[in-house]
Amino acid sequence: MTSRPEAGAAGQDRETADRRRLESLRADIEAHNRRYYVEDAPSVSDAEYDRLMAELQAIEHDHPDWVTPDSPTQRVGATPLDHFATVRHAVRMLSLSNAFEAEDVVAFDERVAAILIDAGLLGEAGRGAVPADGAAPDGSGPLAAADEAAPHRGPPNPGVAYAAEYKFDGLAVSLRYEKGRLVQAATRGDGAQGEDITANIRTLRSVPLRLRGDAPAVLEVRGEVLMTRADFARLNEAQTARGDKPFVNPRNAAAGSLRQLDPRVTATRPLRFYAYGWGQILDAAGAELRPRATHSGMLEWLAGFGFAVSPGRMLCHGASALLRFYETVGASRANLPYEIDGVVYKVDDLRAQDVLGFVARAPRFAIAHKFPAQEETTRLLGIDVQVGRTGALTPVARLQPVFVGGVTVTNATLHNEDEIHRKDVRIGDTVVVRRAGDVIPEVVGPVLALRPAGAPVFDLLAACPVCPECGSAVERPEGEAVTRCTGGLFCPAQRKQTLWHAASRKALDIDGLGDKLIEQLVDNGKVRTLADLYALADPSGGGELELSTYPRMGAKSARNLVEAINQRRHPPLSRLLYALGIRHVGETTARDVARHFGSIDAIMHASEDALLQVPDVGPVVAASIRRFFAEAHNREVIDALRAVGVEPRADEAPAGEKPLAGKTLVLTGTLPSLSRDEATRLILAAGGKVSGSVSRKTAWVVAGDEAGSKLAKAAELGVAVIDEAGLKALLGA
Ligand SMILES: NC(=O)c1ccc[n+]([C@@H]2O[C@H](COP(=O)([O-])OP(=O)(O)OC[C@H]3O[C@@H](n4cnc5c(N)ncnc54)[C@H](O)[C@@H]3O)[C@@H](O)[C@H]2O)c1
Ligand SMILES: [Zn+2]
Repeated sequence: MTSRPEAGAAGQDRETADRRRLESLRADIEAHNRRYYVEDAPSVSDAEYDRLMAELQAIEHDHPDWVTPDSPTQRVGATPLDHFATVRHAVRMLSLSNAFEAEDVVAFDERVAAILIDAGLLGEAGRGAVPADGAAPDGSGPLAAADEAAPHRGPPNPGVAYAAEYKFDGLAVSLRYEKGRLVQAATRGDGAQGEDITANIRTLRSVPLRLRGDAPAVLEVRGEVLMTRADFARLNEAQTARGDKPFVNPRNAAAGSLRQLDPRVTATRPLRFYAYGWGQILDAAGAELRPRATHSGMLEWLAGFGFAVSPGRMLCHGASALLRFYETVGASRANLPYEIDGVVYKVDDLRAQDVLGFVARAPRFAIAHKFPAQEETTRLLGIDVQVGRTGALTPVARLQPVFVGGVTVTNATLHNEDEIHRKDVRIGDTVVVRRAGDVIPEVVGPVLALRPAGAPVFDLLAACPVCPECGSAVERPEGEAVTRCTGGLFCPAQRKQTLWHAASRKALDIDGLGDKLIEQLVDNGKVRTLADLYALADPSGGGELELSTYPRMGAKSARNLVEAINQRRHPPLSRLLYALGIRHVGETTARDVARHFGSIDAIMHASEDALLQVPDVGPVVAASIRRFFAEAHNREVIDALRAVGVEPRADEAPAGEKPLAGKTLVLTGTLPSLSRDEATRLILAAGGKVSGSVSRKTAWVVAGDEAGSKLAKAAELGVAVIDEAGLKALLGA
C-alpha cells in the first residue's frame, strides 16, 4: 500500500485489477462456503480458505466503499439447503475474527483496552499491560483459581480479563430449551437462519433432553458438536469394512453425521456436544435474563444444568497471558482427544462485551487465535514405489512441495496398495496432505471435485521397480496387504537381508560373516548373491587376501571366514533350502520338503500339488515355494551356486531306519547337559518330531529341571515322562 498513486493511469489500472480480484475472490469464497457448510465436501484446505479470506479483507480494507452487505467478509456461513426445515435464530449466531500471529493478538488486546478505558470499564494501567519478559505475573491461572494471585506471582496484571478457551474443530449448533425441555436444535446456517436438526440432536447422549435444576423459561445454549479422534478412527474403520468411503477428518465426519436426513443414522454416530455460549435467555414473564456477570461465570452456570462445557479454560489478563495460553495449549494439542484448530479469547466481563459490540459477522469482544495448519491441499505428482529389505513394496506419494505442519513436505506415505484404493487417490489428483506434530506426513484423500478427467486407477506394478537390475515379478499373496518382489535371491533391495539370513546359524551357519562385513561386501559390489560369496572364498581367487584388507579383519579372520564358507559347499539340502529365505519356509518346513524331494532340482520343479504331498505343507507354503522358483532370477542364482561348486547333500536317510521314527516328543524344563536346540536336533536326526504341546499323540515328555505345566498334562493324559538319560537311551537304542 506504500506509494500507491492516488490518481493517474497506473492508479486506475491498479484499481481495475483490485476490483477484478475482489469479484473473483468473492465468487470463489462463496463456492467454498457452499461446499464446506452445505455439502460437507470442501475442495481446499482451511488454510487456503483463510488465505483467500485474508486477501479479500485486505482489498476491502483499502476500498471501504466496495464493501457490500453480501460480501463473504460480512456474512456467516452459507444459506442452508431446503432439505431441512428452516429455523430463524432468536439471537444471531456469529463467527469469530481470526488472529494468526502474536501481533494480531497484541493489536486485539490494545483495541479492546482502549475502548474499555474510554468507557470507564478499565483503569489506565490496563493499556498494553504486558509484563516484562520472564516476569512472574503472567496474569493467567486455571479458572478455579481465577483471580487469586498465587503467592509466587507478583500483583495481578491489571490488563483486560479474558476467558481463554479451546477452539473446537466441529460445527456450531444452538439448542433451545423451554421450561427446561429441549424443543429445538439448529445449525448456524447463515447466522440468521439455520437448519432444524432437532431429531438428530436428540440422539446425542451429551445433550440433556431435560435440564437439571431450576431452568429459566427459555434458554438457548450454543456450542460445538464434534467427534473425538478415537471415535473418528473407529467410524472410518467401520465405513471401510462396509465398503463405504471414509471421512476425511473428524470435523467433516461430525458435520456429515449431524446433517443426516435420517436421525437413525445420526444415532449410530459418536457425536459430542460442548457448550461455549448462549443465545436467548428469558424468564417466565418474557424478560431477558443475565444470571451471571462474566462469560466464565455463565459457562459455570450452564454446567450446572448438565452441559459439558469446554475443558481447558483459563482466565488470562492481558496479551502476554493469552500468548502463553496459546503456547501451552498448542504444545499439548496432539494429546487432546479431539481436534482443535486454535484457541478463542473472549472478554470475560459481559458489560464490557456489550460496550465492545459487534462488527459485520463477528463480535468485537472475542477473537480466534488459530494454530498453524496441519492440513494442506497439493497435487499428487506421482506414486513412487520403494522396495524394503524383505521385498515389500511401499508406495510413496510424490507431491508438489507444500508447507504444512511447519515443514515443506514433498513425499508422504501411502502405506500399501489397499490404502491407495480405499482412499481412491490417483496421480494428478489434488490431495489433502496432513502432518500433525511429529507424525510422518500422510495423504488423507483426494479432492474429488478437482480430479482431472480420465485419471487412471493406480496399479502397483507388475515388476520390481529396483532400477535397472531387478525387474523380478511382484506378487501379492491372497489375504495379504503387502505386495512383494519375488526375486528374493537376486533383488538388490533384499541383498543384505538375504545374505545375513543365509549365513545365520540355523541356515548355512557361516562363522565370521557379520552384518558389518555383509554391508561392506554388498556396498562395494563384491557380493551380489549367495553364489558370489562362495566365489569369493574360492581358493584359486584372491578373495582371502582381499578380505584381509577390510576394516577389523586381518589375515587370520580372513582365513577363518574363507574356511568357514568352504566348509559349507555341501550343506544338507534342508539347510540350503532354509537359507534361501523363501517366505513361510522355516526350518521345519525346509526339512520336511528336503526329505520328501531329496534334491534341489526336484524341489525347483515340483508343482503345487506335488508340494502339497509333503506332510504339514499347506497351500500357503506350497504357493510360496512355487512363486519363489517361478522367478527366473532366483533360478539363475541356484544355477550360479552350482557353477561355483555348491552341491547340497541329501539330509539323513529317510525315516524308518530311525529309532524315533514316527514318534513325537515334547521337551520341557532345563536338561542337565543338552540345550533345547541340541536335544531337538538329536531327536530330529533320529527321525522323531518335537512338538510344543502335550497331546494323546505324544510318545514321551522329556523333562528337565523346572518342568512346568506340561508334566501335569502328561500325567493327566497318561503320557510317559523321561529325563535326559532316558532320552539318550532312546537315541542310542
Ligand atoms: N475449506 C473450506 O473450503 C472452508 C470453507 C469455509 C470455511 N472453512 C473454515 O471455517 C472457518 C470459517 O468458519 P466460521 O465462520 O465457522 O469461523 P470459525 O470456525 O473460524 O470460527 C467460528 C466458529 O468457531 C467455533 N468455535 C469452536 N470453539 C469455540 C469457542 N470456544 N467459542 C466460540 N466459538 C467456537 C464455532 O463453531 C463458531 O461458529 C475458516 O477459517 C476455515 O477454517 C473452510
Ligand atoms: Zn526386486
